[in-house]
Formats: sequence, C-alpha cells, structure tokens
Amino acid sequence: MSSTWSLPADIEIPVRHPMAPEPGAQMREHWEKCFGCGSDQPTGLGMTFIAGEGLTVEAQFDVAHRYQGGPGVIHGGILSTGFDEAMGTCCMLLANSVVTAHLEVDYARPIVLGSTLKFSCRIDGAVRRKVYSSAEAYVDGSNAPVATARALFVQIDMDQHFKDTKQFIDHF
Ligand SMILES: CCCCCCCCCCCCCCCC(=O)SCCNC(=O)CCNC(=O)[C@H](O)C(C)(C)COP(=O)(O)OP(=O)(O)OC[C@H]1O[C@@H](n2cnc3c(N)ncnc32)[C@H](O)[C@@H]1OP(=O)(O)O
Repeated sequence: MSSTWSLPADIEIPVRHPMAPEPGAQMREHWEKCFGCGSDQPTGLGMTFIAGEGLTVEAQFDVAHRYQGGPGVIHGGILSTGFDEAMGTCCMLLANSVVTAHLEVDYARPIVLGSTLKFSCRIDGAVRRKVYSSAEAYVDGSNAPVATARALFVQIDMDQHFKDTKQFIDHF
C-alpha cells in the first residue's frame, strides 16, 4: 500500500478528554439518524465502537448483502464510510465535534459479504482545529489488514455548521 500522506511538522498529541468513555466501554452514536452509527437508521451500517487505551477506538460492522459492490464483495464506498465513521468517532475521545475534511483509503484485499469488518483507529495528533487520524480494517481470520486509511477531521461549531439544516432534527 502506498500513500503521499504526511503529518505536519507542528503536530501535537492532544489530551484524551477526562469525560471520554473508559477503555473497554462502548462509545455512543453521535446522531441516531447517521448512516454509519445511527440506531434509528434501518438501512445504515449499525456500527459499534469500543474505546481503547489512549487515543484509540475499535469499531466494527457486519458486511450485509445490501452493501455489495462486485459479486459477493463489499462496495468500496461502504468500506470508506466505515473508516470515516470509525475515525470520526475516535475523534470524539477529545469531546469535540468534527467533520471529515479529507479521507484516503488503500484497498488491499476484497472483503466478502457476511464478514465482520473490524477497524483499529487512532488519533495521530492535532494542530489548531485539525485532528489527524489513521486506521486499519481487518476481517476475522486475517492478521493482515484488508484496508488502511488516513483522515483529517476539522473541529466545528455545531450550531454554525448545521444552521441551514436544523429542520432535519425534527423532520427526517
Ligand atoms: C456527519 C457530521 C457529524 C457532526 C457531528 C460531530 C460528531 C462527532 C463526529 C462523529 C463521527 C462522524 C463521522 C462522519 C463524519 C462525516 O462524514 S462529516 C460529513 C462530510 N464532511 C463535510 O461535510 C465537511 C464539509 N467541509 C466543511 O464543512 C469545511 O470545509 C470544513 C471542513 C469545516 C473546514 O472549513 P472551515 O471551518 O471554514 O475551516 P478552514 O479554515 O477552511 O480549515 C481549517 C483548517 O483545516 C484545513 N483544511 C480544511 N480542509 C482541508 C482539506 N480538505 N485538506 C487539508 N486541509 C484542510 C485548512 O487548511 C485549515 O488549516 P490551518 O489553517 O489551521 O492550518
């Protein structure tokens, strides 16, 4: 796998928020209608998350047949959605609201329908409002990652960012 991704020279390791879930505890969905994590989104991925040590999170979802791209294998966009959601949730360890600014994925192996796809994510560092994350995805029975990803998230003011779409909170 190859990438031109590099972390900035002035990157710092942020502090895990004292109110973040304990290592081993489940992390909550950020929005119940979210395609990635929402419990009120029947067509979504239904991802679940466990806080790890430090600035790490483990996540997973089952690769349902409706996520098919090529015959019998996951659609690449679904896999990148899983990375996006998993790494974004990892940023919640800082107790900040973030959105994805940049996401890149290296696809190493086809992922068969019916697999449980697991993600190991971490925060690599932060600069001002920017939070850098990386992750690997695995399927059961394989020690080698089936895909890897890197992403930049940017902290936002929720009220400002969603000021034009607030009606979706009451009328989905
Ligand atoms: C679904 C939402 C849930 C939200 C609730 C939160 C809950 C917690 C998260 C839970 C997990 C979520 C997981 C799913 C997350 C999504 O899928 S979010 C949906 C997809 N993303 C979007 O829609 C974002 C669209 N983009 C934007 O709104 C704006 O471009 C941004 C990203 C907010 C940045 O705009 P801005 O606030 O005006 O800030 P700006 O000054 O342009 O950039 C800030 C810094 O970032 C850098 N930057 C910005 N974009 C880039 C880029 N593409 N490449 C490199 N650098 C960049 C700038 O250069 C600047 O750097 P410095 O000057 O500090 O060195």
